[in-house]
Amino acid sequence: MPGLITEDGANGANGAPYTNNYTNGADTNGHPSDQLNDYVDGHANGYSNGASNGSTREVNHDDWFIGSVDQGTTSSRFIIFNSWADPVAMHQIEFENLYPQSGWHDQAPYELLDTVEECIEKATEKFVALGYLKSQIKAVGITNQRETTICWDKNTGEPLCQAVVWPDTRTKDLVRELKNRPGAEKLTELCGLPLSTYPSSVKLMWMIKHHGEVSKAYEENRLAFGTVDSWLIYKLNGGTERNIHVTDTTNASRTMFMNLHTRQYDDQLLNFFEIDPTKVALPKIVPSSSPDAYGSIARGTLAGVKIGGCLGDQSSALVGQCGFNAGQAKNTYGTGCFLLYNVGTKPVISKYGLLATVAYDFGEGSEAVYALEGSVAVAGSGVKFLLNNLGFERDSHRISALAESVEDNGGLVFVTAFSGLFAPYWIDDAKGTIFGITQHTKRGHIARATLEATCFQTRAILDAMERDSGHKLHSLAVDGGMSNSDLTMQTQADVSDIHVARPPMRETTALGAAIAAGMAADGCGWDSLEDVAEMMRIKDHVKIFKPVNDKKKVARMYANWERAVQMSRGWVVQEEDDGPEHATSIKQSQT
Ligand SMILES: Nc1ncnc2c1ncn2[C@@H]1O[C@H](COP(=O)(O)OP(=O)(O)O)[C@@H](O)[C@H]1O
Ligand SMILES: O=P(O)(O)OC[C@H](O)CO
Repeated sequence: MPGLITEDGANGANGAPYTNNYTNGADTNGHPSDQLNDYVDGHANGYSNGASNGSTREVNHDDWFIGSVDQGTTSSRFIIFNSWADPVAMHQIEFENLYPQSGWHDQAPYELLDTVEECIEKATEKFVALGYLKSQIKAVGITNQRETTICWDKNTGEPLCQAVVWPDTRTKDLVRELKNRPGAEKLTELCGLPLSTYPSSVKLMWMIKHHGEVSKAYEENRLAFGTVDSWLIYKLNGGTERNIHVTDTTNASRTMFMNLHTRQYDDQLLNFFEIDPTKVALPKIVPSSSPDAYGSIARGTLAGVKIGGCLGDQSSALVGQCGFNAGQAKNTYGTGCFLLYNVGTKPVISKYGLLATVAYDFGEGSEAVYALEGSVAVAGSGVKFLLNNLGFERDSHRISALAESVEDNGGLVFVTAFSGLFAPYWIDDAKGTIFGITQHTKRGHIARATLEATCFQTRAILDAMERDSGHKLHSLAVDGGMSNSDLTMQTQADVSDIHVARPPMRETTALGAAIAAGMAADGCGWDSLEDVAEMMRIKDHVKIFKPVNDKKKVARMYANWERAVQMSRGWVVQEEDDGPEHATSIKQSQT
């Protein structure tokens, strides 16, 4: 068969490593996607795409592959992995995030689906162009931004309003009211999450109360609720035709409707949030890897291919990093930043502001594994804010270069509390605040302070994790778009006094879902997590960032950060934001 896959990249045919795999990656403002640059960087860092080191490989039609949909907050992508967990073809599309009012964050449900379907088509075309056969793709996995809430009509399969995205804070007054209700104090023990604007429960409750079409569908028993995984799986299966309405345990653990111990919906939780399950169809909770629960792709180039696995994106990254043992942790720097620490097969309820969540649950024959999680609402979205709102630069990687153009933060601290502050602070009355501006302040200082904000929050999470678990982490596996910034990773190592380990292949989120799907598919060698871990052990080229900074300087910087956090409290007052209380309609976003 035609074509050789070279170690230089996926693309021996034109000799341009990876670039052909990223041809359409365009930012919303028309610039080449960051990921194009990121991936080429990753390659230059020593990542090799082949099955073994230093050789060329012939296309072999006995090889098997797994596809993975990664539907993130900033972009959708589809990556096809070979049996060595190396990506061989990929397509990524950035889509529009909508901010119709201060504190509101919407996405169009069909844009999420359409970009996913287009990525599947284009990546598969690239795969076939390399000489492979579509039939070599044995299964597809799904991973997704979590908590984002979608309502649709179960009779028609049509969305009823825009998706309310996870960092949205329109529910803050509702949350304040709920905190005073009897039973509020028991919620975290039951479901692992603190009551805040973050989970799906308050988003759904708000949509039922304030969006006419959702309320009407609820009263008429036509309402279907889902997070992004459920919406995509339902639609990829053809919607009402097969009516596959499911979610995996990891995604369900982010709704506040699921009991963390039984991993099923809990009436106490549903009652607390006034959700009557006879009026709204909730997705069935199924294991993250399953040969039959997720159906198959109904149309398009991969019609008939089984969907074998599904994981919320942060769980997926933990699996992709092979964090299978209690005590292992990973931190993913995407739109937000999420540190997951594997605590084993019993959930640990945090006393210090972290979340308890399902790490992964591979169903029959294996126990569910839990994690402590530290969630930071703003990471890469702070970088995007500098690009899109302040016009600092054109591409994310340039923000890192801009930050490097100054020696330090020049006395600036940027509390990037665009959605209040999440873990471990849970401050809902803060908004983004920059302290320390003088005539000396340059754009470089603001860029640097933006990157540092994520590192400081990660440090606060690591401190909380140490207190909850009694163990100090010495090494942190990282991934996600913002982990491409060497400056950020070095700052993280310095600020947290920890070794930061960055793998050359940073598509670990997509890889996790591919592993879940591969384990459910016939004819694949990934039969167990041990097999996968063994295969990954032989890979190398992890880049380690070691702490080098002067400890006194770090202590001063961190003390300033903590002072700034305290000073950012209380900006939001109840009467503020008395804007119109209705979710954005689909029509509004189409005009
Ligand atoms: N070199 C870089 N320096 C800083 N931020 C970056 C860099 N490359 C990408 N990012 C940021 O990473 C985010 C995208 O990361 P990704 O993991 O794809 O996110 P998501 O899964 O949330 O869609 C964007 O917000 C982007 O601004
Ligand atoms: O889009 P990401 O990668 O920042 O992930 C979003 C999280 O799943 C939200 O909980």
